[in-house]
Amino acid sequence: MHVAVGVILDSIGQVLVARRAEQQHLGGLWEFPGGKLEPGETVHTALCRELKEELDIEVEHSRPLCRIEHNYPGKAVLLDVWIVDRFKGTPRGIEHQPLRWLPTAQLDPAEFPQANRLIIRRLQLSDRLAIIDLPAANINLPPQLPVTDVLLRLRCWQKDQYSAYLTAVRQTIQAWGDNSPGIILDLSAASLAGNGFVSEELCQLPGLKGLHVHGGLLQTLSERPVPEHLLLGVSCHDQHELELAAKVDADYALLSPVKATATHPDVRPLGWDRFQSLAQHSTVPVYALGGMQASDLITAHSHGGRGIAGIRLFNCDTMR
Ligand SMILES: Nc1nc2c([nH]c(=O)n2[C@H]2C[C@H](O)[C@@H](COP(=O)(O)OP(=O)(O)OP(=O)(O)O)O2)c(=O)[nH]1
Ligand SMILES: [Mg+2]
Repeated sequence: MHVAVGVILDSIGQVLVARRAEQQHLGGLWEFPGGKLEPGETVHTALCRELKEELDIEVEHSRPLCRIEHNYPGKAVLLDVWIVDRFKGTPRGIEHQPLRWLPTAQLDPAEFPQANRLIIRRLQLSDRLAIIDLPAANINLPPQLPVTDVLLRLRCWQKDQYSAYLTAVRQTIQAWGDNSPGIILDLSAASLAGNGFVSEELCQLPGLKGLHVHGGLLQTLSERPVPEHLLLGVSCHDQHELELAAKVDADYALLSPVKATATHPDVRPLGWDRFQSLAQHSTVPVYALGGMQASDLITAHSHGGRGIAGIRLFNCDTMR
């Protein structure tokens, strides 16, 4: 069954959700409005028709977000999910379905059909990812906060360093309190339990938004090693690594170096053209990393990137 699904955003980035009627398939769960394609329809035509029928709005601008194949017991669906960021009219529940506008951070996967988990994780990615490199010794996190997601990266791996890193992270998250940004942590071989999945203890860390895989660890993974409510990020430098990222169902990839950086003067940068061709062929959303400044966000978007990532971005005022 081929379904057109609309992620309808308002001007402050909230998303519209509707509750499915009890008698419907997956009744009682929340969904993004949409419905089945009729014979001969394109996804876009079906999307416009369904949103008119269910909500009485007219789509003015939309773009594809992702495609999901999912097998429910007795029913296989192909969801073609589109972002609708401009529309005419005020949505009303024409079929008496309850509606809500929610900030993306408040979308709870447990209240949606199983197939929606990937959509929700995609919506929870931010445009900018600030990287803070923690030195192996003297782990000391900055007290000031970026208003974005933060990858707390552990440099210079050493034996036994990982548990010290987690302890420092735990203390910092506690000190940051309610103002904590979305935290993404390095995943190490040490944090994978015997079954190849992340340990329960790590998953329970308060404020944890995702885990990130660096370097050689990616090659050793045979499946997605983190639970569905966490983002999985991967560091990539070429097409082969992006393909591995897709294989383990990563939610984002950092692709580097896009521009020349002081940290890796010996590595030849990819440049925006190469970045674009790699990003366009990747099913995993790609962030540009390497020499990024805040103003590069527009360039990243226009080259098929999901956003930008960087170390120096952290201190940039324009990120606030
Ligand atoms: N619209 C929508 N359908 C979803 C989502 N997630 C998900 O698994 N589905 C599944 C549920 C259904 O099996 C199928 C969509 O069918 P639907 O019931 O919305 O189709 P429709 O609007 O044409 O409904 P109807 O006229 O047959 O009642 O896709 C979602 O977020 N939105
Ligand atoms: Mg429907």
